[in-house]
Amino acid sequence: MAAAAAAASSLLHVPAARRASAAAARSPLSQPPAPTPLFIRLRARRPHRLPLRLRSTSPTAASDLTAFPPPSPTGIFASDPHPPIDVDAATEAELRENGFRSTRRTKLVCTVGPATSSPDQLEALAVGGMNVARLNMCHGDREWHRDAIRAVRRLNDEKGFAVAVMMDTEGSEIHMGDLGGASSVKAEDGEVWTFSVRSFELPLPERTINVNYDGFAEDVRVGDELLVDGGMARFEVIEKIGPDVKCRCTDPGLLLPRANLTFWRDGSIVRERNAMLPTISSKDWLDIDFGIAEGVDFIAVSFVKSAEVIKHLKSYIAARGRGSDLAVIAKIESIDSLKNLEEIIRASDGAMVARGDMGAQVPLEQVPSIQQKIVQLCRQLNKPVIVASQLLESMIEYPTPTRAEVADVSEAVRQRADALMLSGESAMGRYPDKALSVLRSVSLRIEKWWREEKRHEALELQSVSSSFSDKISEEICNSAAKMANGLGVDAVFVFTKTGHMASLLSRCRPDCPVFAFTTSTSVRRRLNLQWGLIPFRLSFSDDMESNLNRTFSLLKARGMIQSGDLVIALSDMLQSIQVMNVP
Ligand SMILES: Nc1ncnc2c1ncn2[C@@H]1O[C@H](COP(=O)(O)OP(=O)(O)O)[C@@H](O)[C@H]1O
Ligand SMILES: C=C(OP(=O)(O)O)C(=O)O
Ligand SMILES: [K+]
Ligand SMILES: [Mg+2]
Repeated sequence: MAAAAAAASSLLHVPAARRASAAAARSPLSQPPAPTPLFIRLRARRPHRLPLRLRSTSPTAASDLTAFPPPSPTGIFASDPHPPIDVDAATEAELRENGFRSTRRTKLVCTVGPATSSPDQLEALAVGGMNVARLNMCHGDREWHRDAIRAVRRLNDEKGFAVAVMMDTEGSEIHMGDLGGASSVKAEDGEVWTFSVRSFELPLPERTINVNYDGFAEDVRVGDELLVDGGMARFEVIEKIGPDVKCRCTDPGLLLPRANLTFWRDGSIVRERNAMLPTISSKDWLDIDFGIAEGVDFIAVSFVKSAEVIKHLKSYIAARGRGSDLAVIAKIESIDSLKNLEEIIRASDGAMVARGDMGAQVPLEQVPSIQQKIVQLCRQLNKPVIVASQLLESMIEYPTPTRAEVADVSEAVRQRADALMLSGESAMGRYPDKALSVLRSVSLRIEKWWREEKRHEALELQSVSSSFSDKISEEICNSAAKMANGLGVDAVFVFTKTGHMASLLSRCRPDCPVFAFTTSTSVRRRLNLQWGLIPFRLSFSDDMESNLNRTFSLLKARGMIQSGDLVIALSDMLQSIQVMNVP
């Protein structure tokens, strides 16, 4: 089946002798690179590009939400424990499927939950284009998460995927308990419910909800409004009896386990002592230790209020030796995070527009403009950004999205967010694979439309570099992206040890994909979150000519490029832009 082919494909091995002779025969350059610090070599210029030679799908197939087939990785060679080049099996299949100029640029994050935690279900998501698997520490215990993380790792090791793992902290906002095991309970209009900080024996007394925050009964007042999940159900506080708060249901709705609770007074959200709760709770610190030990790639911090907490977490991670390969993502979902937005994003390695809780804290009609602002700011500051929550909410239950949901996904793609995220759709929905395939096909279609119409908004990018050498890298990337668009090249190749040059290129959102070659598997997984990057693991030297020749022959052997393709090549090691036809 597809999985076996994927494994074979990702482990393709070109014998060393053949590699060497192929490289020698095709070597476009026998001179060592010029020693000047900055130069541009225009190697060959093709006057006009023909449409791509890899098999490409018809536009109608790509726009058909349900008919678009999952990529079927096609591999050939037997396994090798140390393959010379690694690329994610699903990414490679998508490159073949769409042709590489039209391959998907927007990355996809899937929350793994009960509907998707088995090895087969995870594999189906990976084949379907999941770039990052998210684990929400609000739910499930550590054993459960450990099994899920290890299953993703096994999938990567055995089947040639490069799915990154993101751990999302619970945070210390107020939420309900887990309803004594019930999957949901219905609150009807006028019913009186008890919200209590007491712990109860199971089964829970009728119409009783446990609340996780000890100060709850003291903080709320009679007359306050209590919103479950930002308004999925609504109550009015009518009486306080010690630790118990009696509330009358004013908007009936379904209560889900661990649903978020906010309380409102005179039309504003109440920030009392609950505002003093730490962003990272003691349980979160234990989860973070667990995530570090399990080797997760990203930690997403819920309800960030200030840059300090991000800096603190980053130094904690660095002290544990994971500073360079564990990225911290700030979830922007509270009023406090909006007040300190730029500072928070500067301190983080990326951000998430967490629209679920954000929509419970700011008026809903403000969420779209806040989303656009965060997406643009992240691009300015060169940080990857994820748009999250309710993108395809109806697909938790139905096999096809609403037209409004498709428009919402399109808007996030049009804004050129790095990544889109599924939550309940993939964690506990009935159609996780279909939801993922909708994200994939809508991304492809909208990206293509915007390229064809040349409608991308020109975003004037300000300098983000502090040192002079970083500034040179940044200018090189800006120029390379501009040249790539002007010359209509097929791809930009970047050889990058830390991934930084690759992200500077991604930031420019060029018309062609960026093939990012890096020596480390963890950098490769992290680049999976960034717009337009196709990360490869490859060991390379400081000699660009030999790197290029070797890369060309490996990719040609794999059928991923052809003689005559026009590429621009850059590297961390050499401050140059080379434009060349693949020999
Ligand atoms: N690890 C898990 N174990 C059990 N259920 C989960 C898990 N992860 C997610 N879910 C379910 O999927 C729903 C949607 O996920 P998500 O949006 O991440 O959480 P939340 O609803 O708490 O914001 C959750 O409400 C929960 O019902
Ligand atoms: C992504 C979000 O966070 P969580 O699902 O953890 O509440 C959100 O609130 O949109
Ligand atoms: K969370
Ligand atoms: Mg949230």
